[in-house]
Amino acid sequence: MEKKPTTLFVVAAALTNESGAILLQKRPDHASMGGLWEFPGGKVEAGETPEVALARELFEELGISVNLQDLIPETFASEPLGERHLLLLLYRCVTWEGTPTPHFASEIAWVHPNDMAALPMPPADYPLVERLKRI
Ligand SMILES: Nc1nc2c([nH]c(=O)n2[C@@H]2O[C@H](COP(=O)(O)OP(=O)(O)OP(=O)(O)O)[C@@H](O)[C@H]2O)c(=O)[nH]1
Repeated sequence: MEKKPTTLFVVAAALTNESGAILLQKRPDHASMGGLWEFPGGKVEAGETPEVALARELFEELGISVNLQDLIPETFASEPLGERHLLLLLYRCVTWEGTPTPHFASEIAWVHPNDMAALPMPPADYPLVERLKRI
């Protein structure tokens, strides 16, 4: 019988500063996909809208507060991820309260989309970066 993958709903943010650089965080070495650079975010939990999930993740991961209306849909990725299928919604955000501080990531960095090719990222992120470069 054909296998039917479960879709994993993930939301992530392209937090963008005045220079057009975007915040990336490095996954801890012991985590799945350890050492890869990614957009902050995570899985949408039951009972959450994508925007509520992203605001929660940004507070948990970076200690920043965002208003839901400041999360602007930008692009998405739809890719196989192991036995599952990843649907990653990427939002643009230029306004937040607080200074991003890594609570789980081993490092954070502000990176221009043109410079992201030099960093190892999860496979689903490369098409996202290509689109960010064109915007
Ligand atoms: N936040 C984030 N996750 C990404 C990106 N690209 C990508 O493939 N993912 C994948 O989407 C999933 C995000 O969920 P997560 O960050 O809560 O996953 P996790 O494994 O760290 O948490 P867990 O302990 O709940 O399993 C992971 O499988 C992660 O590898 C990205 O740019 N940002």
